[in-house]
Amino acid sequence: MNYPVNEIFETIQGEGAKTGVPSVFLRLQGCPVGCSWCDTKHTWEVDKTKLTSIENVVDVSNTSDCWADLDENMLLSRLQKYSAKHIVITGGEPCMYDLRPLTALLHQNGFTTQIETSGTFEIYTHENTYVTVSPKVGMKGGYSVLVSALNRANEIKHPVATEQHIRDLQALLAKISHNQFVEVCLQPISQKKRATELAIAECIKHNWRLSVQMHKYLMID
Ligand SMILES: C[S@@+](CC[C@H](N)C(=O)[O-])C[C@H]1O[C@@H](n2cnc3c(N)ncnc32)[C@H](O)[C@@H]1O
Ligand SMILES: Nc1nc2[nH]cc(C(=O)O)c2c(=O)[nH]1
Ligand code: SF4
Ligand SMILES: [Mg+2]
Repeated sequence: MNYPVNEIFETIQGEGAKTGVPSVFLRLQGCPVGCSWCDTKHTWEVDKTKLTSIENVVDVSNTSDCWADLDENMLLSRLQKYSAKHIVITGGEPCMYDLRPLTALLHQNGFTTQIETSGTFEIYTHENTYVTVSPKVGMKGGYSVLVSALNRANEIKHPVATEQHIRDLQALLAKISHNQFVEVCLQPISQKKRATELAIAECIKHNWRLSVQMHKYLMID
């Protein structure tokens, strides 16, 4: 199966409970959700005139909206060139695509996988994929599959800027109270001071984890 690939680069996972894990990021093109504060707006449109070759999407981390059309075998041979054995599939919204052919091949070849998703599409991935759901309450792109995504989640990484975001998260957690192993993280939106202070206080209050987008503080990809 072919995937529209915006970029592939090796770095350290900067978000969530796996912060610090050496990882290769595979960023897919396309997302209809439209978060106003999204830090990857260049991935939203899959514009057919922006189709490019693999060389232009490998080892880059920039704001280009070009993408290469690559199948799982081409991706595997490319990913095998890196040291990191943890592959983070993000976007854009990776769950617009069926991730089973790709993640199955990666697990067969000794990789671990993680996906970063908004929970607005049904999740099709390998059973051992570590699933990070970052809910987008009130955004276009909807809400309908979010509860099933949250039940599949290994980690819920909730973006926060206001008290309303905390109430939204609590309402979601009440719907999945039987998913008792899920890690809950708060991620301050855009490193804002007030958002960060709120997240610290709420993490302490509820025994949640803080996720500060470490890569932005370190100024790495
Ligand atoms: C760019 S998104 C791509 C994956 C998927 N569309 C999603 O939203 O989970 C990756 C992660 O970055 C988070 N994110 C995006 N922009 C952010 C920002 N300005 N501040 C904090 N987190 C942000 C998202 O909530 C998500 O957890
Ligand atoms: N270092 C690093 N960690 C990340 N964790 C999630 C990211 C993403 O954009 O999905 C990301 C990213 O872009 N860079
Ligand atoms: S769902 Fe993810 S990629 Fe899409 S707009 Fe929101 S943060 Fe950006
Ligand atoms: Mg990012």
